[in-house]
This record gives sequence, structure tokens and C-alpha cells, in this order.
Amino acid sequence: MRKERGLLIVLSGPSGVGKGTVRKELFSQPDTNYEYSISMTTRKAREGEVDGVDYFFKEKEAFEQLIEQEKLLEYAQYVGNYYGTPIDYVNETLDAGRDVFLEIEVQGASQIREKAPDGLFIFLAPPSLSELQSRLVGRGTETEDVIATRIEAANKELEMMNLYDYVVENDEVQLACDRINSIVVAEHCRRERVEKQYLAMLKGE
Ligand SMILES: Nc1nc2c(ncn2[C@@H]2O[C@H](COP(=O)(O)OP(=O)(O)O)[C@@H](O)[C@H]2O)c(=O)[nH]1
Ligand SMILES: Nc1ncnc2c1ncn2[C@@H]1O[C@H](COP(=O)(O)OP(=O)(O)O)[C@@H](O)[C@H]1O
Repeated sequence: MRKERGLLIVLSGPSGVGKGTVRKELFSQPDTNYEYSISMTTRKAREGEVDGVDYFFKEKEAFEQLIEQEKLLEYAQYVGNYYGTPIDYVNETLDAGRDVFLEIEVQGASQIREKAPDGLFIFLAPPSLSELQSRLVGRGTETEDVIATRIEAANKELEMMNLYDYVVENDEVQLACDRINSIVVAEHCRRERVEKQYLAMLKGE
């Protein structure tokens, strides 16, 4: 029997909704079956961040070279920096039958929807706009101006929610992780059943 290709899982949503927090919690669980795709970025490493673990930190010129060489599955400019997904790692891991998990902003997710529509697209939504604002303020990593810009961007990003296969509310981190895990299990079941049906059809059963 041919090996089933892994699932490309894309988690996206507005800045401050908790994508990074939920992703870290998912990957801290010992039974997580997904491979995390480490992104490239031109933003400077924050204190405690490690090159090759949190991101691959690149200079702008090096990043632009990767774009030219088509080494990125998608990339976006976000608040003055580039962010992108290395394409080789994603393809090799999927080909090996392993699921790949991307945590990216919404422009990048739209590009992937064009290139890999068979991905599983999950939008992480805040319980409310005011809660989103409190999370951005509470994180304390941005100035008031930047927070205002991100809230404005969030309004537009929230409008994109209906393009996603699933919307998961991040009310509580553990609940959001449980919902994501359930969605992935359900999607695997669906794909296996569709594949079985397809093979039966080919055999004329
Ligand atoms: N398009 C795209 N977005 C990414 C990628 N990696 C991270 N991001 C997103 O870029 C945004 C900024 O990330 P970062 O600077 O780490 O800040 P933070 O996630 O808000 O703490 C977040 O929305 C990330 O999800 C990537 O490879 N591609
Ligand atoms: N479910 C939640 N409830 C309360 N606070 C949360 C929750 N998820 C994340 N946060 C907090 O919200 C802030 C933004 O989370 P973060 O993961 O950095 O967001 P993003 O990666 O989407 O920009 C952080 O201070 C984080 O601790």
C-alpha cells in the first residue's frame, strides 16, 4: 500500500491572539505527532531566542536571495521584517508521511492556500476584540503605537476567518490545543475514508 503523505497544518490568526503560546503548548506535549516547521526571519532575535530553534535568523540580503531561489513555500513582510517557511523541510517531511505544523500570519496562510489547497487551515480567534487588545498590551512587547497598528490589522485579519477550514477560539490555551488535536484526528479519518473509497472505485468495487 502506498504511504499516505503527511498533512500540512496551518495555524494562523491575528497578532496577539496566542498563536505562539498555543503552538508552544502543543509541542510541549509528549504525544504530539506533528513536526514544527521553523521559520526564517529577518527580525532580530529576542532575549532567550535561539537560532535554529525559535527561528532561523537571517540578514535581509540572505532572505531575499532565498526568495529568488524559490526556497520558501511562502513569505510575508510583517511589521517591517520578512518571515518565511523553508520549502525543502516541508516537502521532505510531508513525503516521509509526517504532519507538518506551521504557525504563520494570515498573508502567508493565503499564499499556501493557493499553492497547497489540500492543507488544513485553522484560524485561531480571540474571544473578543477587547480581549485581543488586553493580550497585546499584557504581553508588553510593543509600544502603544504598534499595538494600535496591530489592532487595526487584526480587524482586517478577523474578516479572513471565513476562508479557513476551522475556527478555534483561544479562550483557554489547553482547550484550544485539545480542539486543534481533535480537528487533526478528524481530518486524518476523513482523508483515509476518502482514499479508501477512491481505491475501491479504481478497482471497480
Ligand atoms: N508568513 C509567515 N508568518 C510567520 C512565519 N513565522 C512566523 N510568522 C508570523 O509572524 C508574526 C510575527 O512573529 P514574531 O515576530 O515572532 O512575533 P509574535 O508572534 O507576535 O511574538 C506572527 O504572526 C507569526 O505567526 C512564517 O514563516 N511566515
Ligand atoms: N488563552 C489565553 N488566555 C489568556 N492569555 C493568553 C492566552 N493565549 C495567549 N495569551 C497571552 O496573550 C499574549 C499574546 O500571545 P502570543 O502567543 O504572543 O500571540 P501571537 O503569537 O498570536 O502574537 C501573551 O502574553 C500570552 O501569554
